[in-house]
Amino acid sequence: MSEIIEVQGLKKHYGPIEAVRGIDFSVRRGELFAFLGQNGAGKSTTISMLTTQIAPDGGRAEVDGCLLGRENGAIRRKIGVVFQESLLDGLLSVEENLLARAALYGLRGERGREAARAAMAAVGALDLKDRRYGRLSGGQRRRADIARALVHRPEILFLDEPTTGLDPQTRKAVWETVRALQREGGMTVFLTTHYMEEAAQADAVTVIGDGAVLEQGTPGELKARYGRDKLYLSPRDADALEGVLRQMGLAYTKPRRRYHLALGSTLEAIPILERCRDLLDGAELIGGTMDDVFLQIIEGGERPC
Ligand SMILES: Nc1ncnc2c1ncn2[C@@H]1O[C@H](COP(=O)(O)OP(=O)(O)OP(=O)(O)O)[C@@H](O)[C@H]1O
Repeated sequence: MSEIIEVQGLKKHYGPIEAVRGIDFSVRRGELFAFLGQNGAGKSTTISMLTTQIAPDGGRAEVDGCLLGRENGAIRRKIGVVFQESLLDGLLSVEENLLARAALYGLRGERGREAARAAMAAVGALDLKDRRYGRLSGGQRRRADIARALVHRPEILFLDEPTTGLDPQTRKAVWETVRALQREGGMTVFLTTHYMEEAAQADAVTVIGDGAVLEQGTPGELKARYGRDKLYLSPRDADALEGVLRQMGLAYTKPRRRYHLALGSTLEAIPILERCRDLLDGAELIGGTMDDVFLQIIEGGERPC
């Protein structure tokens, strides 16, 4: 896979606030790229720069071979953007909204109708064609928003928190639509999300904090670097168990009845369970999650197990 977005030293400040402090990262063609960070980390500012909404103060970025700042018109034709707030007209039908959008790209008449139809089909929203946008549910609106971004068949789809505010079932449906666009449609998807179970499905993750890149890698690499599996032990003989854990040099916490141990890998549980077998009523092994990984990266340290 070749690189479709390359960012070097990109910067932006708003008065005294350094929103983005010279970040470097790249996105490969066809991948699902998750751009993560706490509120205020600089994600939307970065997206606004890459999508040509605001000009950077420094650095360099190329989007599908086009240089940001010099070839912004070409970049805009290659990208589709779904913002946190919708841009569709609530009084128009979904199709009318998409036709207006298509016309901006010179797609009029039958070509415009075909572009609108293809975009609605791609997000499973053909049944919403004649519905007034302002009367749609949250999940239906999100589909229409994504369809708007797809009308001109972009190479890259930028999604700024596409599933925020949706109920779990609708969130799952919208998420599956995004996955299908990437997997089956071959589209590059650049995504910000606060849902770590979504980030865990990405091909690549970049985490930023306070305008700087904190970590980069695949979800698997980040889990290996930061993830901590957890072993919970329910004691049959608490005193004896504590004695063995101390003998083995294992740190633990005991928030309630169970002993909590942080493990570097799942396999580390085996000798512990073998040694403690007769002292236990039960045990539970929990794999590290992207939530843990994310918290460790942004907190910059160990989390208690
Ligand atoms: N137009 C603006 N004027 C002044 N400050 C701004 C502006 N836009 C963003 N900021 C500030 O820049 C910093 C980065 O904001 P940004 O919106 O890029 O963060 P974010 O990671 O997208 O946050 P969220 O997850 O809440 O959307 C914050 O401190 C924010 O208050």
